[in-house]
Amino acid sequence: YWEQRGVPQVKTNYFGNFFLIKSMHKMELLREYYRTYRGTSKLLGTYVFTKPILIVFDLDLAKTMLIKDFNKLMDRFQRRENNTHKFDILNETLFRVGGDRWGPLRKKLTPIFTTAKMKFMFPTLLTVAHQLEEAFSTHLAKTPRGDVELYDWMARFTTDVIAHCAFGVECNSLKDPTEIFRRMGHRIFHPKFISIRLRTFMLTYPTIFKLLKFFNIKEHSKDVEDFVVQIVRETLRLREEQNIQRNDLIDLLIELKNSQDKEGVPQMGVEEMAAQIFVFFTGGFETSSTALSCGLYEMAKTPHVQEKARAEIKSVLEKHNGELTYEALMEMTYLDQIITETVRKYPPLSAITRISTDEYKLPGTNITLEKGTHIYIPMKEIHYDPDIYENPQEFRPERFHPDEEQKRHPQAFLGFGFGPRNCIGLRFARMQVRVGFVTLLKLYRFSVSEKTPAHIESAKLNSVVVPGSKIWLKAEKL
Ligand code: HEM
Repeated sequence: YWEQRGVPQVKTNYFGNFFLIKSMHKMELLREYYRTYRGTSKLLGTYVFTKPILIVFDLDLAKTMLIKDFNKLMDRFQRRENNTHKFDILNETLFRVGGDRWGPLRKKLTPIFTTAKMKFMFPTLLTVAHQLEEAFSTHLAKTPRGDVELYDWMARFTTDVIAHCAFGVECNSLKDPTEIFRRMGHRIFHPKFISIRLRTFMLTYPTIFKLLKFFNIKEHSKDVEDFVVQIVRETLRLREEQNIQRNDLIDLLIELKNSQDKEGVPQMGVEEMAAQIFVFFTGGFETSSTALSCGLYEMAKTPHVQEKARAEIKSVLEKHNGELTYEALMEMTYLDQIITETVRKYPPLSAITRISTDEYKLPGTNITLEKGTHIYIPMKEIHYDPDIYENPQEFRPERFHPDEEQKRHPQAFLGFGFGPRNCIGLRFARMQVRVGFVTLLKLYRFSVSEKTPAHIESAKLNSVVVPGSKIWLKAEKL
């Protein structure tokens, strides 16, 4: 297929890399191809099962595809065909919807994530930060050696943040780790019931997947979806009956539900609203808890970075009379460089994916991609390319000082995606991760112990890249 189109290709047998795929993210394939072909070609064609896929190595080409020619490459792999018979919560999320439906939905949701709305939600976030402070201190009082498993702690923190902000529910999984939101979140991100190859198959052939649904094969078990819809309905009922208003995402969605477009149609129905809450939950907690726990892990291994971060927190808080305000948080720019460096080393996806929504002629070539071609931009390999990031294994947040960033290609960092379909929750994510760092670093020093892993391996079966093992650190009260 690729040879006929003049694209260099990796020849495979009929099963097209079937036996080489070892994780949901195809990380191992992308690594091998990037390292072998990056120097010699801008692109590479290969196959997943019998489906041709294109891997883009060249950053200028990636930039054109993600930004300038976006209108021909709007969808990503997880796109599903619209099921007209039955509402399927997963298919209606912003992450999944494709074609003509994505643009209007993104336009409706974008105002929810402005700076003004972040400020509005900041007090809710601080409430959870205080709960983290209390629960962490109680735990350490009972743990004289100071051993803490950070991955679980941070997942509980971000679960509570998103449950407060997106569902309007005051859950406290920090106090009670068996809390229902934490259990549901764990089930979404640690699925046990479907093999890597079957899930890869579902993503590669969505039309056949639709048929498989006939045999009741689902990505998430039904109770996860029912749980989300039920909570949203219940919250809506309570808020409308008791006229409650709070500073959170669900209030902003209720505004959309109660407003009408030019034709007098409500901007959003209850189920569509539930779908967006679902994606804020799934997109919001695991990505940010990975950034928090991996960031603290890296800082435990680089004490000078940790001290520099703490010094920044201390001096900014002093300037603001010891109070963590939104403005004070925004002044902590070194913390933001730490977040970017962490996401560079631990991106949530191995690649940014797109599907051509039309025929697409690759600029500067005679190659025309057919409509429906699957494209990978191998983010993780770009982030670890020694020609772009000198000594890529080293954790050095100063790489993201504005002066240093300017020297690099703008697409050298793809951790939140790029272009019109980038991460809509970027501001929220950076805000909650910064608050998590401030809460812990101002009170505790983190260091490695004999239980700390030498490297963090990724879990293989999850839909986003998350640590596959526990992250033990030693915490010492300052
Ligand atoms: C450290 C935290 C996070 C990271 C690293 C991250 C990263 C990403 C990436 C790489 C994408 C794909 C972008 C592309 O294809 O160009 C994405 C999309 C998305 N993210 Fe995030 N994300 C984070 C947190 C969040 C949060 C907190 C939310 C919501 C509250 C969120 C909601 C979404 C949604 C809805 C999309 C799909 C956007 C669309 O298709 O229009 N993310 N994110």
